[in-house]
Amino acid sequence: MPKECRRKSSKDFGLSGTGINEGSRLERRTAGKASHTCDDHVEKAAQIAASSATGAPTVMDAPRVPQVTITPESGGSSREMQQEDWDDAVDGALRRKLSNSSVSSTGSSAVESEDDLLSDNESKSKGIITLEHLDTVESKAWWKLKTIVHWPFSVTQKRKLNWVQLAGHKGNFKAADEGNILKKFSENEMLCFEKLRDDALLPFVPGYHGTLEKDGECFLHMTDLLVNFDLPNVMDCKMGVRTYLEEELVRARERPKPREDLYTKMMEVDSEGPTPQEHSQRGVTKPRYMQWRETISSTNTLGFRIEGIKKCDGTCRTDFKKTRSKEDVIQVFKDFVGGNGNITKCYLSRLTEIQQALKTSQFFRQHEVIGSSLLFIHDHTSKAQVWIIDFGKTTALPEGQTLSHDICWQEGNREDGYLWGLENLIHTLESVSNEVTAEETFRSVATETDCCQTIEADGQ
Ligand SMILES: Nc1ncnc2c1ncn2[C@@H]1O[C@H](COP(=O)(O)OP(=O)(O)OP(=O)(O)O)[C@@H](O)[C@H]1O
Ligand SMILES: O=P(O)(O)O[C@@H]1[C@H](O)[C@H](O)[C@@H](OP(=O)(O)O)[C@H](OP(=O)(O)O)[C@H]1O
Repeated sequence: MPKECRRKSSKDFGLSGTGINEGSRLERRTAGKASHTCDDHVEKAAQIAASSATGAPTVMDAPRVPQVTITPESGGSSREMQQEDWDDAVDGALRRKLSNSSVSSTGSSAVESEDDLLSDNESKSKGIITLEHLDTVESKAWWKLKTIVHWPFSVTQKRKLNWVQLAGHKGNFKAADEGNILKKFSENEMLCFEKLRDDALLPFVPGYHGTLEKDGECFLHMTDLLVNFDLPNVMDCKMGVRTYLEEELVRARERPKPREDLYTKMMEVDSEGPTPQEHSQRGVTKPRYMQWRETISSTNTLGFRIEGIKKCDGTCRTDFKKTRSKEDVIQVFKDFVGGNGNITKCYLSRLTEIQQALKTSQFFRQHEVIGSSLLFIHDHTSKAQVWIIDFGKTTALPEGQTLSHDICWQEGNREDGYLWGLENLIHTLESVSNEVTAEETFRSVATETDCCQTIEADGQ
């Protein structure tokens, strides 16, 4: 089963009346048994916002965990929306007509453990993909929408958008109206975006335009960060020293579920990776695989790792699993910026801004940030930006608890090493900048020398 099947969607969201504070285990067990739609999610987010405004606790009492999702592998079929599918706008927000397609039959699987939900290699996205881009029919109405809307597009207006997805799994993204994309709904991520609305990190995360339902499937509607670039170069760096939640570790200990797909992925990289026991069972548990990934890459040693790169010439690489040493990472970055000192400096200054914002961010203090990436984008105009993306596994801490993000992780302290990783990332780019500047200086001196020699030669 592909990874997108682990994301909780409107189709299988087993929300009970007590809402967000309930344990994930219960949510998993009830997954798919109730008919909940985007409205429910949005309502919950509104409750959080309201409780925040009244000073009531805004974060969950218990640690939040990755959510389980059962969705169709295809990501849901689309149909042409009719005007009558729309409900009237009330106070600027649209009420959604209850759809008969809000619950998927695939959403009714009884899910006991995250490790039951296997993904496979084929489901992993590997770069440039074509998203269906749909222009709005009712663009005016569209822009008024703040929270939940019906799909306001006509199939007849389809056009293709070449887009790059450097990490994650196939089918997680769809094109939306111009300049925006849709990402499969996850509760964690929605809650994060809602909380980020009032946070110091807001300028560094993609614009979030609420949830959107299409054919009973729920999506997060956000800005496409690539839109203002001309043939962008893109790099995804996964941040932190740990890429799995403590909860996943506990669960794997309680109910170890060796996964053959992870064993196969491990074997593809290193046939000596699996232990004799893992070889004999032809299976590896998720945390064990994730820890192994962290060890062979720079996650453990530098607090970040390169996941993928797409260059403006159309080439795309996601084979960085063993890119581990500082020197190798510097080399990859240098190649990514094409030896361009200006772009490197732009990236450095943006990273420093992000670092400052993280240090003042209340959201950051109160969340364990796992699996989030920094997305680097630049083009030939020397425009260069860095964005914080992917909050699918970013989890609120219990009320009153905070993290420092730059101390060692020990099971139980939930530290993620994000700031330490960022510090190392900044050092990496500083090294790139120094090397690039030295090379530029060398080149200009060499050119001057050449000129002098030419002049001397001419003068003779
Ligand atoms: N707002 C955005 N604008 C442009 N590209 C994006 C945006 N969000 C994500 N991407 C692209 O999609 C890729 C995957 O994004 P993201 O990490 O959010 O997905 P995911 O499925 O949650 O990944 P994972 O499974 O690793 O957690 C990124 O590497 C990037 O290439
Ligand atoms: O990069 P790789 O080597 O392909 O390994 C995947 C990667 O670590 C993803 O981050 C992880 O998803 P999450 O971060 O969402 O846990 C996924 O788990 P999955 O197979 O359970 O989807 C792994 O298989």
